[in-house]
Amino acid sequence: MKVFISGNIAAEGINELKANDIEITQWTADKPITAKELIDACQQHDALISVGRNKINAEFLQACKHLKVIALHSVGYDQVDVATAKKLNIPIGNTPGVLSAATADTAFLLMLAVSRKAFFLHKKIIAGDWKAYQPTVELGIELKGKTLGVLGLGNIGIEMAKKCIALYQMPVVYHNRSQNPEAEREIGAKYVSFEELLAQSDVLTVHTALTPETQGLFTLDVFKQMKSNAIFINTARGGIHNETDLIEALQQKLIWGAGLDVTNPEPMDKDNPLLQMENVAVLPHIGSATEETRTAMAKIIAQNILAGLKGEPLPYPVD
Ligand SMILES: NC(=O)c1ccc[n+]([C@@H]2O[C@H](COP(=O)([O-])OP(=O)(O)OC[C@H]3O[C@@H](n4cnc5c(N)ncnc54)[C@H](O)[C@@H]3O)[C@@H](O)[C@H]2O)c1
Ligand SMILES: O=C(O)[C@H](O)CO
Repeated sequence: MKVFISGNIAAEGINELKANDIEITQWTADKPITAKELIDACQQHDALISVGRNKINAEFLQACKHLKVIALHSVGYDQVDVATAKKLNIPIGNTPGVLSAATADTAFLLMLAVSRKAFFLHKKIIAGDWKAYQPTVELGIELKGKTLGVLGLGNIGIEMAKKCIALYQMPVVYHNRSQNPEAEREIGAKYVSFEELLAQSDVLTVHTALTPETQGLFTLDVFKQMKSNAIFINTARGGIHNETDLIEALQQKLIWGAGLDVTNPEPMDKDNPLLQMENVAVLPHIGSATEETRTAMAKIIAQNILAGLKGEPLPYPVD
């Protein structure tokens, strides 16, 4: 059996596949594979490990309907036409759970960095602009006791809420497609409407999937409904906020600051005004990028591939 990997994954996953006599071909160029190159490669293979934002759309799936399994190197699957994959009986696997703690750490890091203007002040030091100590400048805001609003209280949202409760005793409100009574019991989160989430959150952290309902959800009109001291955090997908509107909301001081691990497009242009703003922190989509998490993801991917190649149900299927 032959597996194509459209990037690189942790050695533990590759070793597991090799130990099962799987032949592996990897995309090693330092530019992303094109749609045509991906189809050409997959036509020579039995399975795909999709690294990054390969579009697993109807065109790709029709051209590669012989694939026995596609294993995503992500929990998010907004890049996949799941309905067509189902119709063509191509199982899709993802990596839920194992990346929740690392991604929530990234959301927490961004929240703290924004609240103390850390990235902006770091840049000032590098630029030789460290001014003498002054008690009234470069002031941040404190998080203790502030209200955390979670949009999408799933695996990562719950991890983020737990950290904020443990460190800052933050009361948690959340909005979801449906209520999560178990999480409500576990962390004492209160379910509110989307409008209430906007009105009550001092920190609003986004952890939903990118779907037609969440695409472009955060517009200027939505930012206007948030508190003027609010921090907006997005580690989910850049497509969930409208970047032009976010810039305007920050310029007009409709909200206090923003922390982004995801942007639209990615990579973000180096001249993006967000990168010059003092209450903004941007990271290059490193949510799950720790040694431990990437190893765990690679192991799950190997399990999904091995099951799919045997025609067995995937242990971690996208449903
Ligand atoms: N920055 C990164 O590197 C990184 C890493 C992992 C995941 N992510 C993103 O985070 C997302 C969440 O991951 P997860 O593991 O917590 O997923 P999850 O499925 O456990 O949680 C998602 C939650 O969002 C809710 N939801 C879905 N649509 C909604 C809507 N329209 N309105 C309100 N709530 C809605 C779901 O009910 C669920 O509770 C992923 O889909 C992915 O896009 C990013
Ligand atoms: O969804 C995920 O797991 C991350 O965003 C990596 O793509």
